[in-house]
Amino acid sequence: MIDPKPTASHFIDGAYAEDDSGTPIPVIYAATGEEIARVHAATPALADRAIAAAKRAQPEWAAMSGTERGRILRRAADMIRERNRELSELETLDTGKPLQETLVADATSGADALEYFGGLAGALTGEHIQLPGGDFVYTRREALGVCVGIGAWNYPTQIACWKAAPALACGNTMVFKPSETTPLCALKVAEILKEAGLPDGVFNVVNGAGEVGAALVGDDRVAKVSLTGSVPTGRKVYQAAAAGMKHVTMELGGKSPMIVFEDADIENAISGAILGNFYSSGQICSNGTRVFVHTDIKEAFLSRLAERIGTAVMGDPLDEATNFGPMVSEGQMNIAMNYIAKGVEEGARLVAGGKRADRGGWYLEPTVFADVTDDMTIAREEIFGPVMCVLDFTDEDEVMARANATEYGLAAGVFTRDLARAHRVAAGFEAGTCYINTYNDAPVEAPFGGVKASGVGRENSKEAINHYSEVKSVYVRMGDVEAPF
Ligand SMILES: NC(=O)c1ccc[n+]([C@@H]2O[C@H](COP(=O)([O-])OP(=O)(O)OC[C@H]3O[C@@H](n4cnc5c(N)ncnc54)[C@H](O)[C@@H]3O)[C@@H](O)[C@H]2O)c1
Repeated sequence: MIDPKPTASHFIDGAYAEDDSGTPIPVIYAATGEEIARVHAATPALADRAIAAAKRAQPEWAAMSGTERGRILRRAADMIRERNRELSELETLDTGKPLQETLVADATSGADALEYFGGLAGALTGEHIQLPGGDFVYTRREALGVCVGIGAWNYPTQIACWKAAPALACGNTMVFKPSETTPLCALKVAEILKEAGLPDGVFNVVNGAGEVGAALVGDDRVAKVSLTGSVPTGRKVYQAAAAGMKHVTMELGGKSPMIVFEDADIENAISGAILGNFYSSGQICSNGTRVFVHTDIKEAFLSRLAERIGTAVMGDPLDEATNFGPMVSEGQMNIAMNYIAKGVEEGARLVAGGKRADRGGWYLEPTVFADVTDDMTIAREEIFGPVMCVLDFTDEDEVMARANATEYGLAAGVFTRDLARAHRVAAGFEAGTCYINTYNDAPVEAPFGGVKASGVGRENSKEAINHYSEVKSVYVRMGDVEAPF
């Protein structure tokens, strides 16, 4: 079993770094409420050192061939896979998510990103554009410089890798700040990248809360900020980045719709609803938390859903039989419990769960509300916990209008056997990441991200390259230059 205590609180310029004068940050294991490690927030001097190291290392890193950069990233991917169990245990201790999940969805997803962008690094090229008279323009795809990555607490290993891999593949360097709730995993990613041969200063990790993040975002040496977090934080970070005209990627919250038509395969639709509401105890940004079910199949859907929820195995997250774990923190559990109370108060019908589980740690039962209406608080606000809202509908046009009537636009899903309808509905969704007859798959090959208040830019896939590089065009004249005088 891995010892969760890190060597030190930060990883700067190729080595662990510590300054005990920073605010202490206890790491609480969500399954027991016990403190399992402690780090210190970065002092301004440490944050400055991290940016200085990234700034110094960037030109040399960008000057290496893409193939060489990619080789290091791919080596790190292999090392992550070899150490998957140890990294998954750490992710479980950091977040409380069941080992059954972390073994397949966290470090391995990070490795996928390093492997994919490592493979692309050598293939990044510009264009040649032929013009009249033999003139031509060529374009160079250039790195942005120092990028700041800021993470949420639900997928600490994955988020660090999803940001670092495309950034580094393009020749940027990065200072990454994990969420203060889960400060451990990104340090391991930094350690592995170093062991894989990454030059010092190319990937740095500084821990701390919002003020450390704000200091990084406001630094003039930073060219780009990529945030995974809530919409309110996104607004602040986007504004601060705009002041310095910095590039941004914003991966923010959602209240995504999932529409289940009367002709859907009900077992598959219920599987999608379970994955989209209860995986990671509901703490996933793209979750389909507004489940619109056609009235013809509503009662069948609800009774089978309740039956299947009854088979969930809630328990010690380190036991691989457990498939439903605690929430990340007491605070997050209380937020979800307040929403459950609001749901009851506003007249929704509780059909499963609704209570804190009778055990230590921050466990909340998988909860389902039926008869939810669009105006209820639980149907409008992101809960970020294991709370599913089931809403009724009868007509496609009506449900599409209701599905899109939200400031969010991260994800959306549809379950139907009618192919034409499936594609029509997917085209009509105001969302960046859509699913037909499935939910929440996020392969590295596919773009991931939101529209409207849910975000700006895309992670993963070739799209991410556009968000971590910029194009310079060079005009070449082959003849004389004509001037008016
Ligand atoms: N779209 C996605 O890919 C995605 C993925 C996971 C989580 N999320 C969203 O994240 C939220 C949950 O995560 P959270 O509670 O950690 O979010 P949060 O917004 O509270 O914090 C996110 C990060 O921002 C930092 N931060 C806070 N204030 C800051 C500031 N002023 N300047 C710079 N950094 C600052 C935090 O320290 C943390 O590291 C949910 O809304 C969820 O939907 C989105």
